[in-house]
Formats: sequence, structure tokens, C-alpha cells
Amino acid sequence: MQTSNSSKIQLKEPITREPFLVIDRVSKVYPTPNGLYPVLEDVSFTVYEGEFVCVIGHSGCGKSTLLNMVSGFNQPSDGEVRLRGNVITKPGPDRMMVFQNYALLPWKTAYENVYLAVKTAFPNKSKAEKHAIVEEHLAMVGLSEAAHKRPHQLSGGMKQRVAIARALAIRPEILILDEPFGALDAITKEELQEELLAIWREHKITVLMITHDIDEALFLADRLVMMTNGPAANIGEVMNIPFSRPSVGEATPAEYRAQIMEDPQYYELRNHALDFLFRRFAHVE
Ligand SMILES: Nc1ncnc2c1ncn2[C@@H]1O[C@H](COP(=O)(O)OP(=O)(O)OP(=O)(O)O)[C@@H](O)[C@H]1O
Repeated sequence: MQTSNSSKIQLKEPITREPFLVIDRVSKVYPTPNGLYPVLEDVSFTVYEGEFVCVIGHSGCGKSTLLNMVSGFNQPSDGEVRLRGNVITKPGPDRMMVFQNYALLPWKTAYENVYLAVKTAFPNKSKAEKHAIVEEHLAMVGLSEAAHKRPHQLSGGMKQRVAIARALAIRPEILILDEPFGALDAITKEELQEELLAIWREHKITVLMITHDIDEALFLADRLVMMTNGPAANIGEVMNIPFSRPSVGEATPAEYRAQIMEDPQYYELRNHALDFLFRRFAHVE
């Protein structure tokens, strides 16, 4: 376990040591009727290519603010965020975000929702190429059969699958997930976690994901970033999650979940994160 975000972190499967996404001394201050409100202060963190990083912290500590600065929807008051060395100043197709509330166009089918994003991102591709990309990504999330349904005809889990397919179809450099499974029932949530892990291990995408669920983070992430409470929140600790994920063909994500849940270390890590959130940085209203 890391006790400082500045110390060297031992990755279990380093894909490259080149920094990929760098959050560099970022602070954010919001103007409010009662004066300036410092949400984040001097936050630094590096994500490596192909990593799956989860961010956890109490409500209002600034997790969405931080991810919105990575997506480019929000700007730091101080410091900068860089992707492959380029400072992020606005949203771009290299960073796709998926939200808790799906954000699908209700009058368009699942297919059309994905197609529209593909058309916007790849205007020079032929119709056949765009069609192939849409089909591939709907199949990736198991939605080929439901391609022609509109959002109101889809369950919450299916809607979130469309949102994930839409984000991945753009082939982003990094997938940014803001509590994507927070609104789903427990069984659907586990199914989607397993699908996301399968997609991650097959396609080796880089993922940055907010969650409120420690078990979700232990199942999915390489590292868990634990935020302190605001105002002026920072990274309190970065937990290295040491479980080696099985390669494709070795074990399914569901079997992997069963394996780690039999490992005593799982409960040590879980208790450590719980202690961080509910004792060391307990939320005081
Ligand atoms: N545009 C804004 N103007 C003023 N204050 C804001 C603005 N956006 C967010 N805040 C405040 O900044 C703080 C952090 O908000 P943020 O949404 O980033 O937190 P969070 O950790 O993602 O919370 P949650 O887990 O509830 O989604 C909160 O106190 C929020 O009220």
C-alpha cells in the first residue's frame, strides 16, 4: 500500500513506464455567493497506459471535478492535466466519458446512438466502415439483438451498455467513468463489472473510474486513489491492488471474482479502504 502519491508505485503489470495521463499540481476553486470555495488543492497523480484506476472518496470531495478536468469539461484554477504530454484544454474524442445517468438520446435507437458518435468522430469513414464499428461495439457489450430498441425499451443495465459501447466506439485513449454502475441493481452491476473487465483485458484500454463501492474497485482496478474530504481535498492514499488478473482463456471475470474473494488479502485491503473512509477521513456533515 502506498502512503504518499509522490512515492514510486510498483505496478504489477507495467505496460510502459512513460507517463500517460498526468494530473500535475492541480487546484480548483469555485466562486460561490459566500466567496471562493477551494475544492481540490495541489493534486498530483500519474496514470500509466493500460492501467485501470479507480477513485473513491466521500460525496462532495471533488471526484467529478477532477474527472471533468481530465475530460476537458472543466479547467483547473492552477496546475495542468496532460495526456501524452499535451495539456488538456477542452473535451476531445481521445477522452470519452460515461456517466451514471446514461446520457443517451431518447428518440434514437441503441444503434443510432452509437452511430451518431461514430459519425461525429470519423466523418471521413465510409458508411460501411461506420456500420461495422457500431456493430462491433454493440456486440462487445452483448447488445446486437437490442440494436434497434430505443432507450425507453431498454433496462438500466442495457442503457449503460449502450453508453459504454458508444464511448468505446470512438476508440478513445482513455475511458472516463463517473460512477457508471451506481444506479443499477446488484446483479446487473456485477454483470456489467465483469463485462467491463473482459473488455479491458482484451482491448487493454486505460480507464479512470469514480466509484463509491470498494468491492467494485478491488475487482476492477490496478490502483485505488483514495481522496481526503474537502474543502481543499487531495489524494490521501493510493492503494496498489495486487491481484493478477487471469488472461483471456484462463478464467472468466466471474471466476476471477470468486478467486479474489477467497483471498485473505482481499479483506485486508477492503478493511484498509473502509478504515480510510470511515475512520481516518470520516465524513462530518
Ligand atoms: N460549478 C460549481 N460551482 C460551485 N461549486 C461547485 C460546482 N461544481 C461542484 N461544486 C462543489 O464542489 C464540491 C465537489 O463537487 P464534485 O461534484 O466534484 O464532488 P464529488 O466528489 O464528485 O461528489 P459526489 O460523489 O456526490 O458526486 C461540492 O461541494 C460541490 O457542491
